[in-house]
Amino acid sequence: MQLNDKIYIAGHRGMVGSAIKRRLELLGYKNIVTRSSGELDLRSQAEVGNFFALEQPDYVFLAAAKVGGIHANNTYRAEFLYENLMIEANIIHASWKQGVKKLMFLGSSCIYPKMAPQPLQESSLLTGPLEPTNEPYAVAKIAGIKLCEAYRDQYGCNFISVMPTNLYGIGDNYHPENSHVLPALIRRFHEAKEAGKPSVTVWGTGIPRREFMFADDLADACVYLMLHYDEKELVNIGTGEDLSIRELAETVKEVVCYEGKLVFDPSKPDGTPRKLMDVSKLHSLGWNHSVELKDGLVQAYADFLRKRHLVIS
Ligand SMILES: NC(=O)C1=CN([C@@H]2O[C@H](COP(=O)(O)OP(=O)(O)OC[C@H]3O[C@@H](n4cnc5c(N)ncnc54)[C@H](OP(=O)(O)O)[C@@H]3O)[C@@H](O)[C@H]2O)C=CC1
Ligand SMILES: C[C@H]1O[C@H](OP(=O)(O)OP(=O)(O)OC[C@H]2O[C@@H](n3cnc4c(=O)[nH]c(N)nc43)[C@H](O)[C@@H]2O)[C@@H](O)[C@@H](O)C1=O
Repeated sequence: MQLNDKIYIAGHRGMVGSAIKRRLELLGYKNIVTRSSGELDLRSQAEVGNFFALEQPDYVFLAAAKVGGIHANNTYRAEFLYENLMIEANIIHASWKQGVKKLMFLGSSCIYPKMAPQPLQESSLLTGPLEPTNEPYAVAKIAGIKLCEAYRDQYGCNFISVMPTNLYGIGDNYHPENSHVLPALIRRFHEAKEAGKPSVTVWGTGIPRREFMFADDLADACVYLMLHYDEKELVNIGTGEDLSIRELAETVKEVVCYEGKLVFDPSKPDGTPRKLMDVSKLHSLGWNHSVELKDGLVQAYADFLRKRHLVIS
């Protein structure tokens, strides 16, 4: 990937896409193509086909998707399956048709079976039943992986798939119900502190374990793999470190300086008991994360404070 090559970032206004754009710009890439969902609806095969024929990008980062936390995944099951299938199929097919040199597809750790051995190895794909709350999203993401593999097998396309762990960072979604746990807790603790509330409710039992990666670290890994990895097999992207939701809540509470209590609501779903990535392949390829959770949380909270008039509606 040369500095003047044309690079299309699908989803450049999202948390991950914007981090990839920042990283590429920092490295000196000068020919980045973007479209918002208002300008180009990636669910439309015709619009995507016309866009690729017009722009003819050399490289594609596929970071556009319908994204959300456990509640959104479980509630908007049809949209999570349909929209993600359409977005991936349209972009991957158009990339083949227009001769894109290389494409990176972003999946998710939720593609692995609910009870797969921990840490999650790339070889666990399709070895057992999925977590029911995010099965539609996971099925769409698995279809994306299989599309990349099929276009590679049949047409020799250099399409690679990476599986990020749970992410957080600059430009996260702070919706009270539809967001992921980490931004949800930043907002809830902050609002409880402002309102002087004596307790904050955390969904589920607090027992599930999750791994969290700062989105700018993920972006660095994506650009690194775009430059250095050309194989068919997936690559997990994570830190290799996890903690319980209770421990996460205690850490967010400390960063936000909230002094009340935690209350758990077991009527809300826990989801997968544990999602810890095996990152030995990523490490063997020469990449390691650099932002630790506490430091990333401080940056994320600062970003929330800067933008809260925009994110809180
Ligand atoms: N966040 C996380 O914890 C994780 C995310 N991932 C994956 O990383 C990728 C990016 O996620 P993230 O940045 O968090 O998500 P965001 O919701 O922040 O961003 C998603 C982007 O996709 C774009 N998009 C959605 N639907 C359409 C559409 N129909 N047409 C055009 N653009 C569309 C949006 O564009 P616009 O802003 O213009 O509307 C938005 O900028 C996804 O593939 C996700 O599955 C993987 C693991 C964990
Ligand atoms: C990235 C990943 O994101 C989703 O899966 P998930 O890992 O379960 O993500 P989550 O962040 O929403 O929850 C993590 C844990 O945290 C608990 N939890 C506590 N309190 C809140 C809370 O206030 N909000 C949320 N969302 N969860 C909470 C919650 O009950 C659960 O035990 C997938 O659907 C899938 O889309 C996917 O790929």
